[in-house]
Amino acid sequence: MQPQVDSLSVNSGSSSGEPLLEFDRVGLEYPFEGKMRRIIQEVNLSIQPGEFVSFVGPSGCGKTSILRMVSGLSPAPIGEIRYRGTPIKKPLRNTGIAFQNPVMLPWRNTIDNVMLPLEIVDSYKKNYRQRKEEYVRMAQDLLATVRLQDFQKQYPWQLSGGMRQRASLCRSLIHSPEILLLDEPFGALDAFTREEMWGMLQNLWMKVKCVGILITHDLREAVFLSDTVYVMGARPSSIIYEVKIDLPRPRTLEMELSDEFNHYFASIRKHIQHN
Ligand SMILES: Nc1ncnc2c1ncn2[C@@H]1O[C@H](COP(=O)(O)OP(=O)(O)OP(=O)(O)O)[C@@H](O)[C@H]1O
Repeated sequence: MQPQVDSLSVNSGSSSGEPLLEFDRVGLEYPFEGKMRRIIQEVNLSIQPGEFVSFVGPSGCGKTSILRMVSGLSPAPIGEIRYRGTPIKKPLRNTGIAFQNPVMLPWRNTIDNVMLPLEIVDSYKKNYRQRKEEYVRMAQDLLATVRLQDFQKQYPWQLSGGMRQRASLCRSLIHSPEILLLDEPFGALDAFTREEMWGMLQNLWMKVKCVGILITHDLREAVFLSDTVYVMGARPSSIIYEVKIDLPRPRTLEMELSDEFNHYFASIRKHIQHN
């Protein structure tokens, strides 16, 4: 099935050139009560370098599974997802991941938690000792972007849930990944903190200039952050609606009150189905 595309809008991201990711007839099924059950019927789309996209849709339609397939942790069993033209068959190296409940190492303070990937990712690890001062400055810069510059030495238990999530976003971006995977990262936060986080995530993403792929149930969050929002239908799902969000960046919370923003929200809301 071809998704309905909102043709009134123009993508603010670059839509020409080589895509970073291509979904080519991607399907998914899992065993269920002795038979295979189709979860995703077929998804076809491409994501440009630096684009921020969101997937929304009913519970169980396969949104988190999409992230797992892109990460390479569970490669697409039907069809393929290509990264720079090559099918993803094993875990991609240059990704950053943030989940709803950030896991920080309790024995490390905030800045040491943020710097953790630099001790693990090969290209940073090999120069860790020589370049440590530079790495510290990189971490401090990211922490300042999310207003945690005064909390570098605090331990995770000394931070609020929102602060831990901010630190975790910095950690997922410190190694300059090409792809940032976000699975309901703000799902556990209260509404005000959530909205504050949108702006901070936007600032981080604009700094790192990576592809962002967000899974969310919050349609306003999807509009605020995305260049493109994909709406998945009920199981077995496909993309039933796609909309380019043509709001200028950086976006502000005031924009949420605009007619344009509400038009996007309403057009997406109208297409949400139930499983
Ligand atoms: N490893 C698995 N084995 C069997 N079924 C699975 C497995 N992982 C996911 N599923 C099923 O696949 C479907 C899609 O799961 P997924 O977590 O991707 O959905 P989702 O859209 O992210 O849901 P939600 O919005 O509730 O988080 C669900 O019905 C789930 O039960």
